[in-house]
Amino acid sequence: MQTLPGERLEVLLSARDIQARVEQLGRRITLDYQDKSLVLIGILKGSFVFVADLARAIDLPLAVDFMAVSSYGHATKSSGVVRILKDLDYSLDGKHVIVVEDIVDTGLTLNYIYGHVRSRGAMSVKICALLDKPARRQVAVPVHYKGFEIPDEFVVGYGLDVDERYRNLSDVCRLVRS
Ligand SMILES: O=P(O)(O)OC[C@H]1O[C@H](OP(=O)(O)OP(=O)(O)O)[C@H](O)[C@@H]1O
Ligand code: HPA
Ligand SMILES: [Mg+2]
Repeated sequence: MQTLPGERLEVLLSARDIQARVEQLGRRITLDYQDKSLVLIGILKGSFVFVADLARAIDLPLAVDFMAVSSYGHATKSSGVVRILKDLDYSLDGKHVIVVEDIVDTGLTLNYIYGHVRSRGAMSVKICALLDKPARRQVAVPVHYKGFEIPDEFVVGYGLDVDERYRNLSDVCRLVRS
């Protein structure tokens, strides 16, 4: 993909590896949520690609909802302040919820969302994250379904952005700045 001057992309996880892992996660979740009323809650914007693929890898009559939050804004560092830009559309009473994230980095975003969703009356709340960057964790959050652990590098693609760019890459790439 074309980049801005001074930016380079190096593939960290190929589209093929990602698809294979998403299929595995989908099969696991299908087995774990038999006979349960499942709602996937995608955290916008970064999770939009992952939710689309994961939802289709789960063979259950699930519902999908979204929350929009932002903590990174234009930066490559979390501001530490999580703002809700869009809340849930539906009640979670009697539902089993999986919060779907593209990445857990400091953990600040998911820590906030996990508390928020758990206060909304769901029967259970689990977390599914495609990427986990444990080296940068500031608060502990449980990741019940995990795609890949990645090193401490800023990544883009498969929904992840820098300053809104590169979400449409099929691979997950390191962003290298010169
Ligand atoms: O673990 P953390 O350090 O909190 O980082 C993870 C969060 O940061 C990114 O969101 P961002 O704020 O960039 O919003 P976006 O999804 O709209 O890009 C990402 O999508 C996660 O939601
Ligand atoms: O590595 C990252 N890339 C894009 N967005 C992010 N938000 C937290 N970590 C990252
Ligand atoms: Mg972002």
